[in-house]
Amino acid sequence: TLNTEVPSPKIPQIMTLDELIQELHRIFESNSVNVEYVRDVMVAYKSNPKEWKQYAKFDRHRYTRNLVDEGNGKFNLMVLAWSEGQGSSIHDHSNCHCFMKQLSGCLTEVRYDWPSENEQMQPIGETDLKANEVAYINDSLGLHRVENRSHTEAAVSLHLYCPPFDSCRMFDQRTGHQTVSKVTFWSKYGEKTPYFQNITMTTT
Ligand SMILES: O=C(O)CCSS
Ligand SMILES: [Fe+2]
Repeated sequence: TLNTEVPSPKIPQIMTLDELIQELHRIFESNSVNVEYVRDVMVAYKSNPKEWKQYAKFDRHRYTRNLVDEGNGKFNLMVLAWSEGQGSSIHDHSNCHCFMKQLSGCLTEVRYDWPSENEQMQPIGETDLKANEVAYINDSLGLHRVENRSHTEAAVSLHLYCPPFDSCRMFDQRTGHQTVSKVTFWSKYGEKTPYFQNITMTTT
């Protein structure tokens, strides 16, 4: 469980992506993890494109999810690549914690409350993520969609999900209707995943 009892040791200042991953592995060795400390560590990593560009694969049709590290099964760390105008649907986070860090470009996060049946979903707030900032969400805080509204600049973000999940709920903004959909990886550890692994399951 992630809670605040665990003391926050001093944050390492200069960190490479590999050092961030090592620190996350260390943090998640224990069963109780301090959400604020995880967020501070994610903020402390200063984005260096040389370290993550191998994961930032862009697809004409939709944003891509690229697995960086499986966190000993405790978390998934992934790089998401958003071409201009690409965005996610409104979705939840399967009772997991979600940390999203802006590595390059600018993403807008639009938040929504959980809808009641057959109701148009209204945004309850939106935030532009600036370089190196980290947004945090979990289902008790609501739902969100994330989009790259720029017409001129692609965006790249670093996502930490703990525990890892392979499906989530997606919501139709007009009706509040939800479907469960598997989430897939466009690449893993810098290698494109074979096509057959990318056939997303039909929504149930
Ligand atoms: O993991 C996803 O595809 C949602 C990105 S916004 S947290
Ligand atoms: Fe999300």
